[in-house]
Amino acid sequence: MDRIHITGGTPLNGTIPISGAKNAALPLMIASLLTGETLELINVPRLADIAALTRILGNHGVDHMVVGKRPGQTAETGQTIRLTASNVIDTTAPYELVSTMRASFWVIAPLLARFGEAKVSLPGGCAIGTRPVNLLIMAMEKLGAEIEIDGGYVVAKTRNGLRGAEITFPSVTVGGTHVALMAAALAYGTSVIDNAAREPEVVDLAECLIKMGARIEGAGTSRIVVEGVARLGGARHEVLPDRIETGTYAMAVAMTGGDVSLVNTRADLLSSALDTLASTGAEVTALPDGIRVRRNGGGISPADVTTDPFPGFPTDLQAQFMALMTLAKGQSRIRETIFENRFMHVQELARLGARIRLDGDLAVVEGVERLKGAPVMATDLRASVSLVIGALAAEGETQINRVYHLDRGFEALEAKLGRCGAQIERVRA
Ligand SMILES: CC(=O)N[C@H]1[C@@H](OP(=O)(O)OP(=O)(O)OC[C@H]2O[C@@H](n3ccc(=O)[nH]c3=O)[C@H](O)[C@@H]2O)O[C@H](CO)[C@@H](O)[C@@H]1O
Ligand SMILES: C=C(OP(=O)(O)O)C(=O)O
Repeated sequence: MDRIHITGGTPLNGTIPISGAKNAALPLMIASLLTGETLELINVPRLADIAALTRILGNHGVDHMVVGKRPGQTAETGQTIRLTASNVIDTTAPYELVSTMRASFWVIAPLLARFGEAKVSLPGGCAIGTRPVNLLIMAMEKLGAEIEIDGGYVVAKTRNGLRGAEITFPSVTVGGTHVALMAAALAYGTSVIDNAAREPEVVDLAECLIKMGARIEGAGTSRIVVEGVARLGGARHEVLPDRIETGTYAMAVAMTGGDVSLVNTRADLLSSALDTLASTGAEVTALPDGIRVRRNGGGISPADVTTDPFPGFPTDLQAQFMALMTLAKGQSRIRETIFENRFMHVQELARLGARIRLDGDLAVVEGVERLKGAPVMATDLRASVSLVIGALAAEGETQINRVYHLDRGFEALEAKLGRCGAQIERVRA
């Protein structure tokens, strides 16, 4: 298995182009199943999760074509793809394919809405909690689906098509909102999605669905109204920038020091995280096409955060922020409210010399003077990248194992950091 070697202690200086968002590209690709016409997606990141979903869609019979890069992007980043689901041959998504990635479960919604049936394996994904799909099933049942669990598969059917309904989520769910949106778009009549997720990726999906002919109002608020239509058509849509990748590199610069412009991104996608970062002493300024992050000298001030659905502090940046806080001058308290088991990075950061105490959903970080390189290994995507950030600031060499987690979500990580002066290399097994 590949490893990443990092020799830490060098400030980051330069420009990092931010890729299209994995968590927007995945539901957008899945939306291609809603129509027999071509959906062209621009700025799709080259990631293992995108490749995995391409295989799943291919298994359903979706035709996939890569047509080029976004102007200005390098050979290793961003691509334009065309997906055409004119010949769907199979409405089953098998365990071997779905178990590697959670978002793949969402194919159930367009398959059910367009073909009246779907059989999809219960999902896998990052090991950060139990991650049930009860709310996704509830949403489809409200729209009139008959659902049973059989042999590890969710089997969904409709007798006479889906019907508009009121769907009230008892707690915010991003995947639940994506599924409800896609299913309601082709349902007969009006649906109201209450306590909907307000994440930018939900807005991106809604905007693409609208281009495809869907009638949706209120995406980005907690109440979305969908007027079902009989059919959807093709569209061309650019994937929004990856706010988690943006925040990750912003935290890396805040930790190592230096001056980096993050381009092809938007500050408004992560205001809460950037405000927190500024409170730790980093200088964060908006650029016309991104964000500039600087820290030249001066210590890192501690800050407390609690993860929350958007617009709160994202759980997908919690591990990276914890890495930053390990070198803060004082104590910080980080509360994880979204996933019950998302502190797997704590024991690995400890190998680098971090002092972190866990108490239920709270991590108390006592900042230390310095971190020191060590062999580490992470069990999920964002935990892995928190180790990259820690390693960039640590003295000496860190070896990061299980790099496949990073490849799920960070496009051209070594190239992007390497160009800013990081001593980072991939050692191929
Ligand atoms: C591919 C993708 O976009 N993944 C993101 C998505 O995951 P995902 O869509 O899986 O996350 P959800 O927003 O659905 O999960 C939020 C919480 O609701 C719970 N829940 C969810 C569904 C359900 O049926 N029952 C239930 O109890 C989950 O266990 C979790 O505790 O949003 C998460 C929260 O911002 C992010 O961390 C993930 O990176
Ligand atoms: C948790 C994540 O992904 P997934 O929902 O696919 O596990 C993530 O992107 O941080």
